[in-house]
Amino acid sequence: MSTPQVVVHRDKELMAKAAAARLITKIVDAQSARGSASVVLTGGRNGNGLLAALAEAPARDAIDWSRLDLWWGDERFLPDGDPERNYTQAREVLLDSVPLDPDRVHPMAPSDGPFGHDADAAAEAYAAELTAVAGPEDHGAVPSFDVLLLGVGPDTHVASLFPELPAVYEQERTVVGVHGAPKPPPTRISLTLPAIRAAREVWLLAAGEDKANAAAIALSGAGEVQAPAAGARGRSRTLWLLDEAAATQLPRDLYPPASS
Ligand SMILES: O=C(O)[C@H](O)[C@@H](O)[C@H](O)[C@H](O)COP(=O)(O)O
Repeated sequence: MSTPQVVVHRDKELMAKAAAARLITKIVDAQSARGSASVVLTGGRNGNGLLAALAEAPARDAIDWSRLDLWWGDERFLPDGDPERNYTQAREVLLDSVPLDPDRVHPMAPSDGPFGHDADAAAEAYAAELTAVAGPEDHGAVPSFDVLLLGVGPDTHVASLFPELPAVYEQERTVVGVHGAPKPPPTRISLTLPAIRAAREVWLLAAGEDKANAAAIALSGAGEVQAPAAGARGRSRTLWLLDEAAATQLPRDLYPPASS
């Protein structure tokens, strides 16, 4: 697993724009090298902030949207079209404005979909979808995502893996149902840490002083059960993208002075 790299930006707006520019380059390079790219999206303010910045980015259409595979790291288990679903919010800020191939966009099932209210069955189906596209060169039952995006909760949760809850202990399955999540809604679907760690690169987004403690804990050697963000590592890169407010509690030796 790769050692976390930390980049600090002046504020959350610049962090979102810089992360969007970084993602464009990564996707373009992957498409040039392998003909397509795969990105795992995340929910929350920072995840959606990045997508909104991507929608406005001058170089946005350097991406061949028809050759981009989109997956989700987690989903709030709500009816299709619910404004609180990560998929709904991603569509509003970006996906409905770019010419994606709908067959390459893989939302997690809603609670009024083919699995009804059974989040565990919906999770199993998503795991099967991932396995179906994993190739011999991939690590286990998920494709080698080029970039897996994660927001970070103030309690250090990532995706819907919350400290000390059952899902963070999962070492076999790649996708699980989450029940009793402390962040509403209580029922969710989430990739597990083994699935997250199959990604080539994992980028963690944290802005605001309410994330300073979480970033410091996760980057100071805490265990992944107590601090799930600490276990979110990419095979070749783990990148923490912070704003200055979220970096205030980091040891100074962990990062260079914030970019302007
Ligand atoms: O479904 C969700 O809510 C997200 O997937 C969750 O993991 C989010 O990324 C973090 O809670 C950070 O959210 P903020 O960026 O809004 O603080």
